[in-house]
Amino acid sequence: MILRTVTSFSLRGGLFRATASCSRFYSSATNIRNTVYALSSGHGRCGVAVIRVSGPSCSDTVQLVCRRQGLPAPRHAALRRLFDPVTGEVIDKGLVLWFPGPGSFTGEDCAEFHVHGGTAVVAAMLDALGRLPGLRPAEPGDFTRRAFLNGKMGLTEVEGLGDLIHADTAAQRQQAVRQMEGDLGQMYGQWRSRMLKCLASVEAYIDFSEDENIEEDTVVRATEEVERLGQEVEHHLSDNRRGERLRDGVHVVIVGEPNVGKSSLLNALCQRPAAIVSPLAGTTRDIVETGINLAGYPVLLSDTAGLREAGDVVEKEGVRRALDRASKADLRVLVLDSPSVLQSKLPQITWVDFLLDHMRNLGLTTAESSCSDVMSAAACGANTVSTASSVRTMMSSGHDDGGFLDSSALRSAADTLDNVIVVLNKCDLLEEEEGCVFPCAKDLGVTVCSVSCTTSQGLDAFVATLADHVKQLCGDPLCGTPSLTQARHRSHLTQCLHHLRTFMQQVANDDLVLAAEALRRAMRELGHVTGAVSVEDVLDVVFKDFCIGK
Ligand SMILES: Nc1nc2c(ncn2[C@@H]2O[C@H](COP(=O)(O)OP(=O)(O)OP(=O)(O)O)[C@@H](O)[C@H]2O)c(=O)[nH]1
Ligand SMILES: [Mg+2]
Repeated sequence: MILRTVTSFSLRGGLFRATASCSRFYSSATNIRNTVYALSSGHGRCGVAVIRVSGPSCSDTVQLVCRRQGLPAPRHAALRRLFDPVTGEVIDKGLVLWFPGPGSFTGEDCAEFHVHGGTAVVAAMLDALGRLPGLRPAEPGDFTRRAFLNGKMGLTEVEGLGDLIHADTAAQRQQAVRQMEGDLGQMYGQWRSRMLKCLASVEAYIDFSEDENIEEDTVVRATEEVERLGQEVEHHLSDNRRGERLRDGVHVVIVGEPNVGKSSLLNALCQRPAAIVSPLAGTTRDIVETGINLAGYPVLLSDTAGLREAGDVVEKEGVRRALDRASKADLRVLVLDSPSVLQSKLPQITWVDFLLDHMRNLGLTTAESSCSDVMSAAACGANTVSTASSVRTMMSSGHDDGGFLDSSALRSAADTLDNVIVVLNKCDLLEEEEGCVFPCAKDLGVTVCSVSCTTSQGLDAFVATLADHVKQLCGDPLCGTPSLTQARHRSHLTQCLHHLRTFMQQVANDDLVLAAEALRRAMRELGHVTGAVSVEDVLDVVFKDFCIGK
C-alpha cells in the first residue's frame, strides 16, 4: 500500500535551526577554556533528561553537585543524590557519568547527569550549575565545536554529525553516519596526502635537480599522479549532486493544466488535505509545498497552479511561479486528464510528440516535436498513430517498437522528457477496455503511470515509480565512494580541480615553481573542506545548525 512507503516528515532542520537562530552563535575558539553545560536531551517532560558538562571545572562541578561523594569511576554510571551546591537542597537522585579528558567526546573533562525528566528537576539542575563560578550555558554546537578544536573530529565528520541530527529519513541517516564515521574525510585526506607527496617530489626536483640522487622521472611520475587525482576529483564532482540531493531532499514538482487532479495527487502522496481540491479550474494559485519520506528518501513535493493563459494578475503570478518551480525541480510529475487525452483530436501524432506538444503549450519546454518535424514520414510511418490509439498501445504493451529508439531526434526528445513522470489521472472515468490495465509503462525514457486519485487505483505503482526515480537521483548512500554532500565542499573541490589543472599547464610550460604553487593551492582547498587548514571563518556556518547540548 501507498501508506507503507510514504510518511510525512518535518522539513530539514526545522526544530534545531529555529533553536540555533534564537541565539547568537559563540565564535571565539579561546572561549573553550570555559566550562559549559546544557540539557542535551530534548526539551519538555520526559522519563530521563541528560545534562552535559564539559570543560576544566568539570570535576569540581561533579564533586560539588554530588556533595563530595567522590567522582564516579571513569565511564561508569554511579547513582548519586544531587544537591544544589549553594542551598544544599536535594534536587534529585540520578546517574552521574564522568568522562575524563582527553578520552571524552569533546577531548576535555566531561560529565553527564541523568536526572528525572520533569520540568522542575531540569530547571533546578540548570539553575544550580549556572550559579557555579566559571560555568556558562552552552551555545548551539558548543560540545562538538570543542571536539573539533581539540582534534577529536574533522570538519566533514562534524558536518556528518550535524546531518545525522537533522536526518529525517533512513537514507539521510545512512549517508550522515558514513560521513560522521569519516569515510568522506578519509577520502579527502588521502587525496591531500597524495598531493603532498607530489608537491614534495616537485619541490625536491626544483631544489636539487642538479643532484644526481633525484631521479629524472620524478616530475613525470608526480604529474601522472596529479592527473589521476584530477580525474578522481572531477569524477567525484560530476555525481549529479546525488549526496546534496539526499541531504537536502529531492525537489519534485507536480504540474499540468488546471483541474487535472494535481492537488488531489499531492494530497494522496502526503496523506492529508494539504492542498484545496475543487471542481473549479484554477483552484490552486500559489505553490503548496510538503515534505514526504518516500521509501526512506526525502522528497520536497510542490503542487502548483494549473498552467493556462491566466485571466487575472494573481493567477498569472501563480503560473509564473509554477513554471519557475518546474524549471528548477529535480523531477517533474506531469498530470494529464486521461479522458481528455483519449478524446484528443490531434491528428496522426506519436505519443512522444503529443507529450512534447503538450509541454510546449503549457510553457514547460521549448523543445521541438521530434517525429512530425524532424523525422521523415517514411521513418516515422510505422509509429505514427492517433494519440488515442498511441495511448492505448502504450498502456497495453508497455513500450513502443524498436524503430523509435534508433532515432537521434527521438533520443533528444526523450532527453527532454528524462526527468518527467507522466501521470494519466482520472482513469476511473475510462471505459474498462481503455485504461489502467498496465498502470506503469516506460516509453522512450518517459515514464507513464495511469492512476485515479479518487479510487486510488494505480497509486501504489506510481509511488513505487516515483521512489525508483528518487533513488536513482540520490544513489545508494551505502554503496560506492561516499558522496559529496554540501555546496561548501563542491565549491572548494571545484577550486581544487582548477588548481590541479593549472599544475598540469605549468608543468607543460616547464614552470615548476608555478606548478608547485598551484599544487599548494589545491591542497589548501582540500584542507578547507576537512578543516586541516584554518577554518575559523567557516566554523560559525558549520555549527550554526547544531542544537544546544550537542
Ligand atoms: N473522477 C475523478 N475525479 C478526480 C480525480 N482526481 C481529481 N478529481 C477531481 O477533479 C477535480 C479537480 O481536482 P484538483 O485536484 O483540484 O485539480 P488541480 O489540477 O489541482 O486543479 P487546479 O488547482 O485548478 O489547477 C476535483 O473535483 C477532484 O475531485 C480522479 O482520479 N477521478
Ligand atoms: Mg490544485
